[in-house]
Amino acid sequence: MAALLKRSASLLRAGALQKHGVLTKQALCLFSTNMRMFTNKISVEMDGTTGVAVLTMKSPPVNSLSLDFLTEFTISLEKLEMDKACRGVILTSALPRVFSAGLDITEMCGKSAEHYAAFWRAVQEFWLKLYTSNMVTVAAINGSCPAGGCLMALVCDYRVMADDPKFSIGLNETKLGIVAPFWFKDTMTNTIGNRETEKALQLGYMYSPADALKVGLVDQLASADKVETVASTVMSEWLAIPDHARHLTKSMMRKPTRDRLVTHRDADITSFVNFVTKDSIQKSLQMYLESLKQRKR
Ligand SMILES: CC/C=C\C/C=C\C/C=C\CCC/C=C/C(=O)SCCNC(=O)CCNC(=O)[C@H](O)C(C)(C)COP(=O)(O)OP(=O)(O)OC[C@H]1O[C@@H](n2cnc3c(N)ncnc32)[C@H](O)[C@@H]1OP(=O)(O)O
Repeated sequence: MAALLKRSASLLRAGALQKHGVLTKQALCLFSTNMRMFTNKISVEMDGTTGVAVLTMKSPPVNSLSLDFLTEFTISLEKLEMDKACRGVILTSALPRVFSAGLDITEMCGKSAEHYAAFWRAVQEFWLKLYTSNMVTVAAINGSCPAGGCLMALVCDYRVMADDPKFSIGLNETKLGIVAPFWFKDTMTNTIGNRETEKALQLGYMYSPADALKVGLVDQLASADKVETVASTVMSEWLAIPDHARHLTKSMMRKPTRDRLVTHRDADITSFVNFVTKDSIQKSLQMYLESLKQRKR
């Protein structure tokens, strides 16, 4: 600690950590310590020197986004958001081969309407918090990433994906007999454009890493063992920009999409509940879950 304070003091004297006579957030980071947070499904490690947190999903077998997972994720993100020392977060997975399998299908099967409404509100909250985060968000996609997993990556500021043809990424909802809601669609359109999204969504297309790079669904590929290192390098480039200017720009870009969901939030929940409670949709989801289980046999 003494060494850290000494280093900060000498940097301050040299003016390296001041802008217009005001301490930068970077300077304040030097005074903060490393921080670790663990929940059942998520671990967060914050490096007080760089101001970068790594949020690792660790919910076997596939990091599916259950109600519990979404709640833990959103709380962890809120804590980082409130920590003035934290300027960026890298999302990654502790599981081999899977980043996230998307929404937990068991949350959408055989439950009450009240449960579906609570689940969908949690999905919306998760999207809103991540989409509007003040922090720089980088997805280090070290495995497959269908549907809600892809959505999570898409709301980040930058995506680095493992260059392994066994992995794939996309919004595959139609393949389950369900429909990506308008804000999933908006998020994808904002990233890869209208025509590519129209094809991708109708076909429930899962892109290989190389194809995902080609259409701009991910920003960069890296060998599987380097994904997090590359994500850290990208993060430092983004953190070289003054926070307030970067963040105001991000808000300006994202506000219309965010506002659309906020305005229609309750209607969107009603629409989800009406949709998912249909017998035909329940049947499709049950069959899909069963097919996942059968694949192993
Ligand atoms: C006009 C509009 C009108 C209305 C619209 C209104 C509202 C919209 C309505 C609905 C919108 C819903 C949006 C949904 C979004 C989603 O995210 S749905 C989830 C989609 N996810 C998937 O399709 C992924 C399926 N999984 C896989 O492909 C693979 O599991 C994997 C590639 C991720 C990993 O492969 P493996 O490592 O080989 O693992 P296994 O396949 O053996 O799986 C292990 C284990 O996990 C279970 N599982 C897998 N995925 C899920 C999941 N998403 N949810 C729950 N459980 C999952 C799988 O069954 C295995 O279970 P066991 O056999 O071990 O019991």
